[in-house]
Amino acid sequence: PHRWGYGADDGPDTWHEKFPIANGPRQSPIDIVTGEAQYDPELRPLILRYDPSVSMDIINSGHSVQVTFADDEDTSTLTGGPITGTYRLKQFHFHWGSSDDKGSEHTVDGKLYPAELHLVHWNTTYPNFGEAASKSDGLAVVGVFLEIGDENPQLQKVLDALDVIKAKAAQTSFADFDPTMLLPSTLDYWTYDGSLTTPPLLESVTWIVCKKSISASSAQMEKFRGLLFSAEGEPECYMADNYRPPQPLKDRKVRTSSK
Ligand SMILES: C[C@H](CNC(=O)c1ccc(S(N)(=O)=O)cc1)Cn1ccc2ccccc21
Ligand SMILES: [Zn+2]
Repeated sequence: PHRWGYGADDGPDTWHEKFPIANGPRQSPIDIVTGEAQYDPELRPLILRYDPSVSMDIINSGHSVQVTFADDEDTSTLTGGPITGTYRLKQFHFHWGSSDDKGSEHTVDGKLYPAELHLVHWNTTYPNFGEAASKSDGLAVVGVFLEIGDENPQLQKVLDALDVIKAKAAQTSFADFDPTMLLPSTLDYWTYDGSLTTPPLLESVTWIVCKKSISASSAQMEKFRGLLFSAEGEPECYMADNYRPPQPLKDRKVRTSSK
């Protein structure tokens, strides 16, 4: 299994050694240059229908904190937006910084946000996530920026679970969580063809980045930083700066759902 991370000797600048697609034509994240995003009247509103009953557990993956969903039926789905067909929610997770001035993967006109939420969906024309993950239209990830502001009570439910999953591979049940509560009030978005932002960096993601952000207090951001990259019994390494920097846009256009 490929060991990768965000440190000096296993971080984003080294990933191309084991994952040459790191220098591919549709890598993510990117810097979104708002003045160059093209309004596309054919883009439809995002339809996110999430059912809290299928949230399962919360895991310290060693790279992020992830909430997983049962995805054997169309209970939590993404439709509309730039995609055709139905995509099923599999998990959501976050990327954040060691301080509030960085942490997001996508940037907007060069601005970094303190964190970014990713809601990961797979195209149900394929039998499962693993199959979809290798297809050019297999995945759709909705990205939501976190900005420092009022305490976010919905986010707090996720943060309250972190104490028991401090180390890598720790997990605990996390039922009845409705990710709708983590979405911004309006779902205007930018969209472009990209990739997973972590190895294996598969170029199978339709990215849908929300223009509006959600809030988190500085104290809440600090809670993310109490997690560990390291497993039980290993030297403690705090989880922060788990973000890949923006990649070359190459021959791609960013479209926007609103003028
Ligand atoms: C690719 C998969 C591991 N990676 C991801 O699932 C993933 C998802 C989203 C992002 S991001 N940051 O771009 O939103 C990055 C990585 C491994 N894997 C391969 C087959 C497979 C089957 C079931 C579960 C996991 C499986
Ligand atoms: Zn992510």
